[in-house]
Amino acid sequence: MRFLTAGESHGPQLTAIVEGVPAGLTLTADDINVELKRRQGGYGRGRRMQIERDQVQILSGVRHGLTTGAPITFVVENKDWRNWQDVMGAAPITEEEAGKVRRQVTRPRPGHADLNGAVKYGHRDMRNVLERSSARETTVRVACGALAKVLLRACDIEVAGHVLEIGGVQAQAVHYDGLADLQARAETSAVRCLDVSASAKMMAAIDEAKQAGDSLGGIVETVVSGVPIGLGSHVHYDRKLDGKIAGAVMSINAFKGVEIGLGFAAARLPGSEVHDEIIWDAENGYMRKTNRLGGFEGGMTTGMPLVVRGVMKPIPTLYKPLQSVDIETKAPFAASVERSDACAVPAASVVCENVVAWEVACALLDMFGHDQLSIIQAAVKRHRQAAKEF
Ligand SMILES: Cc1cc2nc3c(=O)[nH]c(=O)nc-3n(C[C@H](O)[C@H](O)[C@H](O)COP(=O)(O)O)c2cc1C
Ligand SMILES: C=C(O[C@@H]1CC(C(=O)O)=C[C@@H](OP(=O)(O)O)[C@H]1O)C(=O)O
Repeated sequence: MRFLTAGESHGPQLTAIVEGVPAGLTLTADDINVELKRRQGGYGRGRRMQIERDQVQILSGVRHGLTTGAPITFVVENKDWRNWQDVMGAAPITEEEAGKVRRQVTRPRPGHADLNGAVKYGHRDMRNVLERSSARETTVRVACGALAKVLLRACDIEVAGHVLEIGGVQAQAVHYDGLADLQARAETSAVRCLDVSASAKMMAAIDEAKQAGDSLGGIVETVVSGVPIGLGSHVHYDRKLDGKIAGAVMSINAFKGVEIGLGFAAARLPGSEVHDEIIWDAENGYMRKTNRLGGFEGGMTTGMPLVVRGVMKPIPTLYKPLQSVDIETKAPFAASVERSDACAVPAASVVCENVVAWEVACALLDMFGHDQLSIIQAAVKRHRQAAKEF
């Protein structure tokens, strides 16, 4: 499968076209909307999220609730568009009209794509950069991930996520019984954290940062269970699934690091405390005593749950202004802000789940076929049995 997204943060809509989805998958707008709603939520979001009510329109590739195998088009409207129509219109305008409507952005915001994108594409108005670099785009990336989740679920693979850390407040490890339990518990917390006492501290930290005109980042974790052995491949670098997942997570706006399993902690441990010993029994087939490597060896899945963590930097737009330079006058200025999220880590944990789901679903189809869901499901079932007896 592959997809392209298009659309600006304050334009009329975001669009994704997904190609290569197998035929015969039951897919409704509700399946997508559940994830869109989760992405909009979370403690620390700003005023924009009070304007938007993200709902998908499925405009192609699905008939009577079933995918046809044709490209699927997802559209999510920007409700805020009505406030930006004059600024964001596509039709040519005269210089005089431009003078009236254009809120030209000449002051690059530190931590954003503004200055680099302007220099690269030659834009004196950095709105041409910021509109597309905005994390608003993750709306339709999540729509694609939601589709991937439906496909994975049809093959008994589940994806869930939660928040491990915000602004230095770390969650204690909490036991959960499977991914449904993990997800249910995360949903009861406004910061999507399983540790109730850490949740409260995280919210307090967000309030404090907001009060101080500052912002916070954190760490999110995505877990995938029911993964068959052998998704991805060791034979070529660009087929290694851990590499693809790392790239997908790093591509989420504001993500600055990715870990799989022990991740960076592996650097400080001896091999005997990093590798996962192999066991076998007739009921479960090959298993590992531990899952320190987060479900990957050789770029392929081991059959153990995938454990992927991502680090999000603090939101760059601050009410406490950072210094920058006006590109017209070259004079220094302190950036002013109209609105911004103070912390989007809980929302980003949903984005992380969905981009991981997408990569796993693509690897699943690469291994088991792309055309008809029932054929893929049968192939997955056969493979699970064969791997057990191998
Ligand atoms: C869900 C989500 C919401 C975000 N909201 C904001 C925001 O309100 N204000 C802001 O300055 N950055 C926000 N960001 C981060 C910026 O989009 C990001 O830092 C910027 O595009 C620069 O990209 P980079 O940090 O990956 O280099 C958000 C990111 C995500 C994932
Ligand atoms: C719109 C979304 O997030 C936006 C991401 C974002 C940024 O710079 O990335 C900046 C803010 O946009 P605005 O300047 O319009 O308030 C966020 O609200 C969203 O997540 O749907």
